[in-house]
Amino acid sequence: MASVCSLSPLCFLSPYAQARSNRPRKQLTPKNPNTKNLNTINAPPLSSVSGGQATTFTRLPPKDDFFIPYDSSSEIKLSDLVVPTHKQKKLNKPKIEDDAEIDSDSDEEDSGFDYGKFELYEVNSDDECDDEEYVADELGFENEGEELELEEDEREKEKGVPAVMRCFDRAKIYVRSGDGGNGVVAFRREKFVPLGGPSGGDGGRGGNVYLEVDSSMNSLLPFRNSIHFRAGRGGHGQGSKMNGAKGEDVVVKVPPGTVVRAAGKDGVPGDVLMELLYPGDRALLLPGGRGGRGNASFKSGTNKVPRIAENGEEGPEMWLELELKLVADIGIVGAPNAGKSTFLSVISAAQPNIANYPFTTLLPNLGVVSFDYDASIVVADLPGLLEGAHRGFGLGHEFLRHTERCSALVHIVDGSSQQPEYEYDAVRLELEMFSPEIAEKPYVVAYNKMDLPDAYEKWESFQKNLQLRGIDPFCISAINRQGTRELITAAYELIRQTIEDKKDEIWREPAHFGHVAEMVKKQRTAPINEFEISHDISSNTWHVEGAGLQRFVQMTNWRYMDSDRRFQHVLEACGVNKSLIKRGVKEGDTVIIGEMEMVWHDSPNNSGPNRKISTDSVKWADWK
Ligand SMILES: Nc1nc2c(ncn2[C@@H]2O[C@H](COP(=O)(O)OP(=O)(O)OP(=O)(O)O)[C@@H](O)[C@H]2O)c(=O)[nH]1
Ligand SMILES: [Mg+2]
Repeated sequence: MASVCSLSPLCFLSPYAQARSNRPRKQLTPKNPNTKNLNTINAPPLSSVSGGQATTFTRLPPKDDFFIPYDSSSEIKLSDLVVPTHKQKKLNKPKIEDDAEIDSDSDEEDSGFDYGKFELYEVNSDDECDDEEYVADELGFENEGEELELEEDEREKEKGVPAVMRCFDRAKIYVRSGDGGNGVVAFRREKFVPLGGPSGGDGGRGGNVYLEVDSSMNSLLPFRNSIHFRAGRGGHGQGSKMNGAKGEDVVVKVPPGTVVRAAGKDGVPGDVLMELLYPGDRALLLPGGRGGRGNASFKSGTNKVPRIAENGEEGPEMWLELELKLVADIGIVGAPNAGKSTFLSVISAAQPNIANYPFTTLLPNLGVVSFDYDASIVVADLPGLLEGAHRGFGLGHEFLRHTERCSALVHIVDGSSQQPEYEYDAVRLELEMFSPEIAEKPYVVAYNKMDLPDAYEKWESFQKNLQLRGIDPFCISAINRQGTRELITAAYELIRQTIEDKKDEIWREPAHFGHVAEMVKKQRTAPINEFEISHDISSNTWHVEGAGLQRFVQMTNWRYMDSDRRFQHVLEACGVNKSLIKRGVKEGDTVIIGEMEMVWHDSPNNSGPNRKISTDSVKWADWK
């Protein structure tokens, strides 16, 4: 009895792969004229994914435009700082008296701010359709249907988040390694060299797909514009035993801290394939297909004139989901406009945007801080946190998960705000609500803007308040660089041991990224005699499935004479014919192996087991 064992399908078979497997099959003996239709089935379009449109987005208006007068009787909420939207502004307009309206208009002109471009920041937009379309477009989903299946709360989260931020730390890309080049049939013909023999060269190997960490990148934004990465195909073999050239490799550059997943389905995230954390990390993801052998490679003692050559092996493909989690040692958190970016700019060479209004920072900034004693740490400045951030309100939530890898936090409090203690508590609460793990990280508190009289006056009460809770806050003036050195040194002290441990870890255990490529190679070497047969009684169709067999079918080049003979021989040798007969295959039944559809014929000369799969309809090349 033929060996029958279950084979696991390629775990990363993508929709595109499925589309390819639906291609019209080679039909050797059409059962009836109608079966020709099989050849005219159009494969679905390779992909409907577009890289997304570039989006114009502008800064928020100066803080003065939406300044809320301080009412000492009521508590101030951080969320009060939420910027009025274009629509809200419009709605408010009729209530404003004429003079005021003229003033506000002129303010708008003066500030040069175009509120028309500001719609992206709307949190409660009614314009659902636009938003959905926009999200589908920018996220680069394969089709809109897939995006529309997003959970309702997912959609809520996406609202009001500019596209540039949505794409900053997540991307979906398609990678495909190169197909191998085809081998050729050629014979040496040379004066004075009679019977030169076969000289067809092998095809070249397809290009590989690599993933590599590029330390100069700090976001996944480049994947907004290009999401398809295909390695080059191997060159075809040529006469005179010339082998084809190797296909060009493709190196996909990702920022440090990128988590790579196989693309998920139906909202279920795929498996994590690897984490590329440090500059220099490089992974061979998909090895290129093997080149097909030319007829020179088939020469043997019994067949000195082989008229056979193989197709190149198809390169594997997959969709990947990339997620960026910054690799920073210290994360700077705080309310909007607290001076986080200013602090980063004075302790490192980073030059983040700094301005006197909330949400100047829309994407995290990284800076490297060097200490005298030959040590350096990476510090991340995150967008400001608002009350309700843990529910996705504001911008900071999008980036809070970047603090997961930080060893410590620096919490900056705006001393000039109306209630610094309240601001401090609200941000702490947000951190706790978002993730208890983040809240448990060691942190230092810095009371900023001490140079301002407002802040200076409130410092003592703030300090006392925190000291009562066992926290000793620092006071700094980031803009004047006062107290900043002490602050970052204190933060460094918190994590010194962790950093040193981490360095040792990297030194001891070089990461191993080759497992995906190994899995691909393992599937390629699947034995040809491991297959599974299923029977569809209604259509009298037999499906023979096995990775080794399918690969063999794909690499068989039917243009050459000896291919059919070899194919039949392999089917006999690996037990396919025997198994089919045992299962009761009948004259005229359809047999499908890989992409090949055939018709079973009982041989007229022999009865019993001497049957074969006919390939009568193949048109052979004319050989002289
Ligand atoms: N007077 C004074 N102003 C400061 C100080 N630090 C920052 N600022 C000002 O505060 C404003 C906000 O500073 P940013 O560094 O952009 O604040 P941020 O916390 O990064 O703000 P977002 O990125 O919007 O969350 C800017 O106008 C700074 O010049 C300080 O120590 N003293
Ligand atoms: Mg900032």
